[in-house]
Amino acid sequence: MAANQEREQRRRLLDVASRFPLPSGCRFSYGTAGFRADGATMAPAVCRAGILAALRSVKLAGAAVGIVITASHNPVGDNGVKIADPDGGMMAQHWEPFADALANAPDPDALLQLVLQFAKDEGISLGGHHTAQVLLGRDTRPTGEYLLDAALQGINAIVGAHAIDMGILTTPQLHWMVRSKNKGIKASESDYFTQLIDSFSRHMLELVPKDKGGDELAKKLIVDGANGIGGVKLEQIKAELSGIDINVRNSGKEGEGILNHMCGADFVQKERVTPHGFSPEDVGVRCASLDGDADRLVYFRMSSASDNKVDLVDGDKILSLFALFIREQLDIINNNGSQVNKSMPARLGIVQTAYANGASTQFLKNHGLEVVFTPTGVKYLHKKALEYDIGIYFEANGHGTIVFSEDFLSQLQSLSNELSSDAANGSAQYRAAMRLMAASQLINQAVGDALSGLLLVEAILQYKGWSFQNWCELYSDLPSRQLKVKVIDRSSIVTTEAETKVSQPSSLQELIDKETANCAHGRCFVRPSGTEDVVRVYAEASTQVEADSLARSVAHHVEHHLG
Ligand SMILES: CC(=O)N[C@H]1[C@@H](OP(=O)(O)O)O[C@H](CO)[C@@H](O)[C@@H]1O
Ligand SMILES: [Mg+2]
Repeated sequence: MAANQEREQRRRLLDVASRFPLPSGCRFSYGTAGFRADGATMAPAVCRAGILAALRSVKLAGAAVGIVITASHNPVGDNGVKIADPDGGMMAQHWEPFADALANAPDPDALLQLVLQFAKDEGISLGGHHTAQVLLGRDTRPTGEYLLDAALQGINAIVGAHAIDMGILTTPQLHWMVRSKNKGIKASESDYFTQLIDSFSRHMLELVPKDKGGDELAKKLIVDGANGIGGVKLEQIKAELSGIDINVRNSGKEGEGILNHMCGADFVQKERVTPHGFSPEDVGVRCASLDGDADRLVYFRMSSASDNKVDLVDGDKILSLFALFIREQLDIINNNGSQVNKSMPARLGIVQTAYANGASTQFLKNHGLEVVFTPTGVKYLHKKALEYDIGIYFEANGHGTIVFSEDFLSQLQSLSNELSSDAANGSAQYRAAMRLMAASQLINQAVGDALSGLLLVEAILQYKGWSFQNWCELYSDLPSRQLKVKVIDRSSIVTTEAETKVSQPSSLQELIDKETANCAHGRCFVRPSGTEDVVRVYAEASTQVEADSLARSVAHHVEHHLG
């Protein structure tokens, strides 16, 4: 690079680093979901994430990269930052060590040296005639705007980088925008809404058989917006969603409540009780709950007016509904026996983690589906799902989506073109192909998206003519228990086989095996959390008493071994 450009690049980096000194004692780690901490302490990490995102875009020849400022389901005082790669997925994992080093660089000089060295190692030419673009989004947290400014300053510290503030968004909207922009398709918020509304109302619902679709109650849905951005966005589009009557609670409006406090998908899934803002009048109505940045979705129903317990439909059951629907459409296309003898072999893969309830895995396998496991964290699940023609993944907590390969979608497109142009138009085979096309447009293929996931659930329930009860009864969850154990150093536990076995200390696994063997349908594993300073224990058994006791005994062994 020319000497003056090089000087300018160095000056900008030193400048920005001195504007955002790292408070002493701060240590950031780019965990499962980027950097997270108390929002008021996040500016240095967010500024550095800005530098990181701009470097990532330079490295990828100027492709758009995303920054989301959010702490998801965590308390309103927290905030965080994560980076989306050009395909809309999470930042490539091999950049995470650099992300950590950059966030923790102790002073401006160390930061400059780190960037220069990394740029050299990665072959990134700085200060030259490159361009970089970074799209930014943030949730409704009060520290969002202040952190946005820190991110902008970080991006602008890289010569040639261009930042575009997309405003207050759900996390999946920003991922969708990054993906769309790089595909050369329209990527604004109104394009996102149009895609959702059209693929739901015009395409999916049109393909519901005439004798299905349900009555007025079946169309009624109450959504707990966690007082976050998901409720705000849903309010904006709900009037345009025909065939469904949505009532938003905890909508994020001034005075309605605090973000994620006693509400939202994480609260409902963990506590299994009604969120704030619901009353006995809601008993029996189908309800959904989003998390604070609207990338998680669970469903529930208040079981009775006398207590606040709920019947929960978690990510595993949403996954099961999606899997049955997709399988059914593929079967119609391939076994239809229609006069148009077309078939479309497709590899359908279901991806879960060890936290998936064993009953869901059994259910999916009983339906002949291929189920595979990855470690916890959507970056692993998403990557695995991409190996299939159609990959469906969900974490039990409600984060998940469906991904379709380009090749499969183009075959599907040609099949529907062929079928539409002859006597088969209107055939079951044609309609099944069109349903898959509509699903691929409705679902956010960049990342789990509570809004698009919710609309796909609603469309499938109408298609099947199913009530919440029918859906709940697909299978019964095995009783389970999750515990957290505080230990001195959680990293001393090393796991293998998608985190289901402890390889170190090996004596711990022997003890887990022994305890598990004492339980009917017992299953138990432990792993260090990627987001909290704890070891998580998960146990499942045929009764709640046994699951509780298995979890307790194993937690005791963990404490004893690692104290
Ligand atoms: C048991 C559990 O729910 N773990 C969560 C949690 O990860 P841990 O590594 O378990 O702390 O946060 C992740 C990020 O939100 C999410 O992907 C994951 O599912
Ligand atoms: Mg979230």
